[in-house]
Amino acid sequence: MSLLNINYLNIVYKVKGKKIKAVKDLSLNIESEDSVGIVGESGSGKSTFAMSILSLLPKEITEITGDIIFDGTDLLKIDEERLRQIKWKEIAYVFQKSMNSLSPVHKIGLQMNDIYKIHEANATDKDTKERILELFNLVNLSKGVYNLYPHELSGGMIQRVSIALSLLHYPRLLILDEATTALDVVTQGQILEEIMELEEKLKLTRIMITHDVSVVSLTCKKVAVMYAGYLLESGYVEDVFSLPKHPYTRELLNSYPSLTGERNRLKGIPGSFPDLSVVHRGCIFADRCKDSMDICFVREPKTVEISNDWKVACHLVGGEYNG
Ligand SMILES: Nc1ncnc2c1ncn2[C@@H]1O[C@H](COP(=O)(O)OP(=O)(O)OP(=O)(O)O)[C@@H](O)[C@H]1O
Repeated sequence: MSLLNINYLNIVYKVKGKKIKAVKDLSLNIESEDSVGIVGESGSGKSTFAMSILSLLPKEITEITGDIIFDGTDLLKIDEERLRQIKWKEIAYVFQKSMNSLSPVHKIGLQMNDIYKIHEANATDKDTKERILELFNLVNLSKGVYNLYPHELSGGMIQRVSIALSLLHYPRLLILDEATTALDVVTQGQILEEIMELEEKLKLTRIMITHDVSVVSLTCKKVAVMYAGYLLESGYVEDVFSLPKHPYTRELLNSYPSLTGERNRLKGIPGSFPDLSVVHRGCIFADRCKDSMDICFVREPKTVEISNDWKVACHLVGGEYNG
């Protein structure tokens, strides 16, 4: 069942007289209980896309068109009050630095208690504490954390608290935006394992924003590859990562250490990232693409579904250039 359906999403930042096209004609369907990794280089629009789902972008400077349909409701067309009901309760967002939003001078438990009561005003202190401790248990935090201040926690504990916080109201959709990126590899691995277990238990749907393809490969069912605002390839991880169709996906995978432990030399992608405030013709990746043809510089490729949910926007796999 489709939980989140995004159609022709366009997001423009208007700054200093320029229009930065951060997301361009993005369409993506996320099924209930999917785990979808959104990958791409820095500046590809991953966070802009994810933040638009909960209207977290600065309104004064953003222009958004398209549909973001969550369980039948277009999130771009609802009022503040309806959005407030959906935040935390239906959709929760964990940032890399989520804890920055917590006060340094109050204990973790007390702050979580207050956040819980925003949506559950009638909950007793006892019930609320029980719920918080139950979540601590799920994310492998000891009960003692309830009485600690944020500065008394390690980076891993802080992200565990953030995840516990995001689950307070049993949301259906969890968005993790580089939520484990700053952690050491061991702690990151542990937290990702915990998240996957939680997902099973709580029937969660997860969107995972990351620049790390290995994190997607290890923890997600599906992947969406973004470049300069465009969704270039999406589908099941086992398809896209074993036989990538888009030259950019291939470059992205090549630029990471082999997931199977083979020692490949790390390579950057030649060429430079496009200026998103300039109008482009043709495929956005054409300048850097080893396989580009004349048509790529002239016409924007259509997105083609090549098999079960596997979609690619590239002239090499679409229309008359079917290869
Ligand atoms: N508040 C903002 N004002 C103006 N431009 C912005 C703003 N936020 C993002 N951008 C621009 O939008 C584009 C997409 O940025 P975004 O942060 O969404 O990419 P990203 O893929 O999440 O990158 P990163 O991994 O570095 O966070 C970039 O060109 C960025 O400079």
